[in-house]
Amino acid sequence: MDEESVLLTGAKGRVGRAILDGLADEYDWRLLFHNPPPEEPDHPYLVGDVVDEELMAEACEGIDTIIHLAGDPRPEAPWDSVLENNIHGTKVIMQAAVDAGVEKFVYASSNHAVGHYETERKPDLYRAHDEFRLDGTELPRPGNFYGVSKAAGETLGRFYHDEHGLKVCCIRIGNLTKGHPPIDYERGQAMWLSHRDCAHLHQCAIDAAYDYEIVYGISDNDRKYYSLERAKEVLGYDPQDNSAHFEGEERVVDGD
Ligand SMILES: NC(=O)C1=CN([C@@H]2O[C@H](COP(=O)(O)OP(=O)(O)OC[C@H]3O[C@@H](n4cnc5c(N)ncnc54)[C@H](O)[C@@H]3O)[C@@H](O)[C@H]2O)C=CC1
Ligand SMILES: O=C1O[C@H](COP(=O)(O)O)[C@@H](O)[C@H](O)[C@H]1O
Repeated sequence: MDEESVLLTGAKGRVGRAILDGLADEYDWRLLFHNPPPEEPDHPYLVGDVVDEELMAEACEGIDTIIHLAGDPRPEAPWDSVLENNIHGTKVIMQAAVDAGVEKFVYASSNHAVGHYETERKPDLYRAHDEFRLDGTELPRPGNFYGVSKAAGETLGRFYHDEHGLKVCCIRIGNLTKGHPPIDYERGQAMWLSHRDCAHLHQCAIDAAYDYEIVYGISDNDRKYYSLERAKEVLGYDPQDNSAHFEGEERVVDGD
């Protein structure tokens, strides 16, 4: 059987590198970079913007699954930027996916799509004793325009699934850092996603069968306010890391 072909947008970013570090040999990758890469990549690639309809048509040709990471990831990003890069960009690539007959679409959503569930519960919900959990069935409550754009991407996914049959998995990613959870940041520790769990979760989303899903993307942290049940049940996610294992350590976090 042919290897699964996977288009990865935002391939040069933090999440993209975590995925490729873990899964470089697992799939037939095609990468999308916003700007020309400084070194020749190990996989075929295109350069350009996700809002470019012609380029997205070319990028999606012959692809089985798309992991869509490209966008403005800044929680403080202004409306104009998230409208263009995140909302319009996601619409353009989802339409191109449907036109090209792509089967699955894995969408990088965010904790910021549900940020305001924290407002009346913090800081207790960041602590291990607290049993409050979001499970992906709740309505979005974005805490900023960036979160609004991520919720909009989830809704676009719902539309392209219901209207066109695209299989969509939205992963509300927590806080990805390399090697070590954020230090002195309870919220970041509660939603830490290690690099290896990030790669594994995306592998699950490429391989599993589903229709439309919203799951949380964090490691199996003692501190948590996101349920991992849906990711485990539907995708077979089996996280290996836990921010509690680093408590008391004084190691320096890799900025990535
Ligand atoms: N890093 C994290 O902890 C989290 C990330 N996410 C989401 O994951 C995705 C990736 O985030 P990171 O890797 O952290 O960000 P990043 O900024 O490191 O990578 C994003 C990449 O997308 C590219 N890009 C931006 N706009 C583009 C456009 N219009 N067309 C083509 N490429 C474009 C950028 O050049 C960059 O290489 C984003 O959608 C972000 O919202 C969500 C939650 C947490
Ligand atoms: O969606 C995202 O969330 C993470 C974590 O948010 P923060 O407000 O706790 O820093 C953020 O680091 C990342 O840039 C963003 O895309």
